[in-house]
Amino acid sequence: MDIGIDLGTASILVYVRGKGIVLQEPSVVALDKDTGEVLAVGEQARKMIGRTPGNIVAIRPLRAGVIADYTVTELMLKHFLKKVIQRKLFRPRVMVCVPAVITEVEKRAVIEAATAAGARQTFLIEEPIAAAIGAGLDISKPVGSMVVDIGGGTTDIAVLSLGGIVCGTSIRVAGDMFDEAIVKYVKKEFNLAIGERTAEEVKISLATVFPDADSSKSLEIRGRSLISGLPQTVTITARQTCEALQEPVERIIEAIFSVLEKTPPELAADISERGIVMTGGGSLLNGLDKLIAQRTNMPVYVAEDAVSCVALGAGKALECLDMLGPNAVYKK
Ligand SMILES: Nc1ncnc2c1ncn2[C@@H]1O[C@H](COP(=O)(O)OP(=O)(O)OP(=O)(O)O)[C@@H](O)[C@H]1O
Repeated sequence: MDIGIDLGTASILVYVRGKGIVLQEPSVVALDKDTGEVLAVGEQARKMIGRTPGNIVAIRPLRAGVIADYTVTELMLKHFLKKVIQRKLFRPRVMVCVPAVITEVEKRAVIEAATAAGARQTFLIEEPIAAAIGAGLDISKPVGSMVVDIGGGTTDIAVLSLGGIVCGTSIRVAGDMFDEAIVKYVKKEFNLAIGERTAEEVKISLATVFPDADSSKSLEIRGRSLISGLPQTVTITARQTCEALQEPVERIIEAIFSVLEKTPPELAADISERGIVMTGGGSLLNGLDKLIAQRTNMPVYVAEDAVSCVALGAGKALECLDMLGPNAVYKK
């Protein structure tokens, strides 16, 4: 049994070889502040965010692409792994995809949590490598591929060849920042305060960053008027969301250019021919692929299973460990 885990800022996904994605839950843990006891994990804990009495806290232990609270991360990982492994005769090998910025102590905490939950062997893999494998790219050859993985907290951009990362960058601009940009825009434009969940809904069901014939579509949103303090409904159009999202989207495009500038010429030629592959939930933002293609003048593809790519790739990496470069995988 081989298991791949995407330990993400927004959600945690578990892939089991032969079964596919068996678990997808928000990375949230609810704790009793006084006793430290875990009260709920995942979806159940997410529902408690912003709605807990004084002694209960709902925590997102991974924030902005880093492990903000590694004790809670450890508890959460253990909880989900136990759920998947339960009563199995054979202890699995586990590959965990961790945030780009992670310390040695955190690496050990993740490995220990997986071992305590029943893993026979635990490995850690870098996000862009797992994303590329999950997207079906053959990164073992001396040919350049470019992956742009836009998650909740971070965007990881990397050029890969011969099973490793040749150059890349990680910026803290991704899905969460898109939501924040919509919150700010609505506040400025309509004097309306909306929550992050409403902003996310606007982003997923209406927003576009490449206006076309559909941009006159609109959506009614509810919030609290900053003038009267009372609930109020306003209508936002897709064209307005494009304006709202301009700043974070430009930062992602700038980061892509900065990596392309560092890319050795031979690999750059491969990428311009093979194109850029986008993965992660953030890559589903309407029009983002078209905008990046227009700006870079290169073909851009969104991976088939953009959201589950990383977990899938982490699991598959266990099948091709010998094809990965020396620094691609970390093992205690
Ligand atoms: N259809 C969609 N359109 C736009 N954004 C989307 C869509 N579906 C999901 N998202 C966004 O994708 C983000 C989550 O992506 P993903 O699950 O890949 O992140 P993660 O792996 O948990 O985060 P990270 O890689 O930063 O640790 C959220 O911000 C979510 O709002």
